Amino acid sequence: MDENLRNAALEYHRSPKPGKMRIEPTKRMVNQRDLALAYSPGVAAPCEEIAANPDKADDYTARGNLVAVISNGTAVLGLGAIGALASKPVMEGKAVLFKKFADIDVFDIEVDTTDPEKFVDAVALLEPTFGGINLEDIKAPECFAIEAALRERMNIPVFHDDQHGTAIVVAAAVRNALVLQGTSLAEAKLVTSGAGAAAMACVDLLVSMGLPAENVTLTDKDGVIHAGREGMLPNMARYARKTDARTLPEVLPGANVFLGLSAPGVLKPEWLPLLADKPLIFALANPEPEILPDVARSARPDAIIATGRSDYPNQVNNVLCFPYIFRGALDVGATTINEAMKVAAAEAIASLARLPAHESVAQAYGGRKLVFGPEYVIPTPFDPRLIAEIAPAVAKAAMDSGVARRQLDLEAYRRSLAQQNARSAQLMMPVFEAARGTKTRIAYGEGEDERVLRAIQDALDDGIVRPVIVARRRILEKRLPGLGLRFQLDRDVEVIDPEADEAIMKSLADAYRAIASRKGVPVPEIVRHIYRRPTVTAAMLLKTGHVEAALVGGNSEYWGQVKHVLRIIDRAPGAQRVYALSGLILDAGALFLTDTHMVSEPTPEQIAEMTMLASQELRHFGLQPRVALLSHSNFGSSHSPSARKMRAAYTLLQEKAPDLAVDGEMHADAALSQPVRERLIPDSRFDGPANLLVMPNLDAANITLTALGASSSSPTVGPMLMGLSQPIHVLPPGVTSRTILNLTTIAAAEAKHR
Ligand SMILES: NC(=O)C1=CN([C@@H]2O[C@H](COP(=O)(O)OP(=O)(O)OC[C@H]3O[C@@H](n4cnc5c(N)ncnc54)[C@H](OP(=O)(O)O)[C@@H]3O)[C@@H](O)[C@H]2O)C=CC1
Ligand SMILES: CC(=O)C(=O)O
Ligand SMILES: [Mg+2]
Repeated sequence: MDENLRNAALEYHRSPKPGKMRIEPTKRMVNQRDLALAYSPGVAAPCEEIAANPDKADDYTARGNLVAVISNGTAVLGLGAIGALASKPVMEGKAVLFKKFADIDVFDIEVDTTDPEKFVDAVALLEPTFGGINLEDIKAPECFAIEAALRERMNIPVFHDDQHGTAIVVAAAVRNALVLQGTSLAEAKLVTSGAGAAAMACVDLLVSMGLPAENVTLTDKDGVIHAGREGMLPNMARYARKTDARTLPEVLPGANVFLGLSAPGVLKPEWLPLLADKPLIFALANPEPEILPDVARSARPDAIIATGRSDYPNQVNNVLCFPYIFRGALDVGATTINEAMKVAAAEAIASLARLPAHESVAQAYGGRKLVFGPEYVIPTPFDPRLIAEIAPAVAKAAMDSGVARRQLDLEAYRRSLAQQNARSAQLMMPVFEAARGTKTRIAYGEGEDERVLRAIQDALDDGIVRPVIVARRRILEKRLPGLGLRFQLDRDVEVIDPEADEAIMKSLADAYRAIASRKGVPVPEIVRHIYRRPTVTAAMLLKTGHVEAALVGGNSEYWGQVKHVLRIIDRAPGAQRVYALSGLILDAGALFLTDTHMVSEPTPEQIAEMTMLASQELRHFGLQPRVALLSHSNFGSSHSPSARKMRAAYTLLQEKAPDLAVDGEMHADAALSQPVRERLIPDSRFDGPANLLVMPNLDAANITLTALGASSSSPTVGPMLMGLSQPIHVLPPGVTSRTILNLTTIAAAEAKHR
């Protein structure tokens, strides 16, 4: 590790608070009643229920979602036996990964003993606390006996991650890489460096999947594991070769797969020519691999190379497995993790790598093109689809093999996991349900944009859209193959090519001329607009009824695109202006703001109008609007013009929407905190925090949106245009594929509602 990374890692762990995690309550604890419920006397009620029926622990405690990551510090990564205390950063790290990738809560537990029996006793006694046990970084051979004893004694899943998590991921990657290299598992020859916890489990799983045991040669610190070697464990004896070879280079000739799960630098570049054609070089020791990828690549350009690290392609690491295998196991209340569940996980991981990579993954990996091939044999850890692919496969295997205490509707389960993996998805769920299967015809102005194309693939998968893209075919033909998307042009996606589709372009131009010539667009500009401004083309496709909704912009300045839209698409009947609503998904929940993009100094009437339109949008998200009219003034404390404006809007809203839970004018803290609000007025018109903040002007709304977005890195929804007669939205520059998918879904739901 270079000095910069080392210093950065130390700083990361030290500040702002030491370590990587903390515990947070999930229940309110602000007054005497909360205390009486959470603790004595109320807490006696769930205690008595659980005493009468132990299964109730899943209903009344966090146990069902709580896993122990437990180590004795005897084989910490490739750092060796550095002890229980020094292993704590790794165990905290695993805890964070469980939480981040699968929302599983973890206590990390470091047990200070190298005595397997004491260790087993300590862990077995913890069964009442946990829904599952993840054993970590315990060295071979003790790990085998420890795991076996705990599986025997405990009635919850016990899983030694370094053995089985690693084996599952390695099996998936080896299988995919062999396909690419044109070798089958049945004919592959594999040599290991390492015959410890990870290596033995990998070899056993690959053999159970079709690798002949006689094609495996194990090596460890003492060289080749050969027939007759002293001190061999029974699980190694199965692979002990009758051979005179004693060192790693002696057994490398003709090997298709090198599998390193041992120590840094043990594979020398000068040995690499010994390997078979098109080999797999999996150097998986952490943090330093058996050989560095660049070195291996120079010696063997025909190899597929993998490491355990995130800074090289093909990260083969058990993080791809443990969060999700536990998610599936916990959700069906599995009593164990069995072979069927492991094979199901391996197959799900292998299949996912063959699908086109998710756009958010491409972003996390610096825009690298991730298409199934030698540099992408396995999904990346930031792939948000992992949870929805692996956990249901594991849950199904548990149910089919009879170890599940609960049966799940697997399709509904898969959908709920897919939706949980993006926080915005939870908010989007009702809109998504409204749009799914509608196959709405939506025009996309920027049809050559990679983010648009990826969003279209996702929307097609859920039957949301029949897309019509404005794009030049010659560009698409160059760009699409590199993206690995599954849709086909003309079959799944209609293309309007301004350079080639003369008939439709001419009819759009004629229709546009009739509109634009009366809206101040100089005649010479009209033809240029329709052919050169994809926003105009897409808006005209909507105007002329070729599509039911449109999304435009995304690559240029927002208001420039809005100007084109407003020229073409009429306001809704009776609407005074067009407004924008934007949502943020904060930890505390969804928060919407208006008007974030359109009217700089709205009048009281316009504020009332935007409030009613925005409230209607919130209802489409399944939310009951709780609306705060914001100001520098609190309920009459100031008489400045802007405070009076918000008070006037409040009065209008009481007349026009008497049932709307709206209050104001008030400060933002009063809007977001009921106790603060109650100190100011006893009879607020809504309870809890507001979920719609109506701002006195554009500056306030837009600044609040961008400040909150930047400081919380919250996903955003919108901006959604309100007050138009047809569904059309303008994408801001920098928009992500996820936001385009969300706006696609919103536009499809709007088209259905009209
Ligand atoms: N990428 C991933 O997801 C994972 C990677 N790993 C990595 O694999 C390695 C082993 O972990 P694990 O199996 O848990 O540990 P173990 O202690 O159980 O096994 C280590 C194995 O490596 C062998 N070994 C150690 N040094 C050398 C050497 N210089 N030359 C050849 N063999 C050697 C040991 O041989 P002996 O018994 O003779 O000492 C033993 O067989 C670690 O680097 C770890 O980080 C582990 C799990 C997951
Ligand atoms: C990844 C992991 O678990 C290890 O290297 O030990
Ligand atoms: Mg480990």
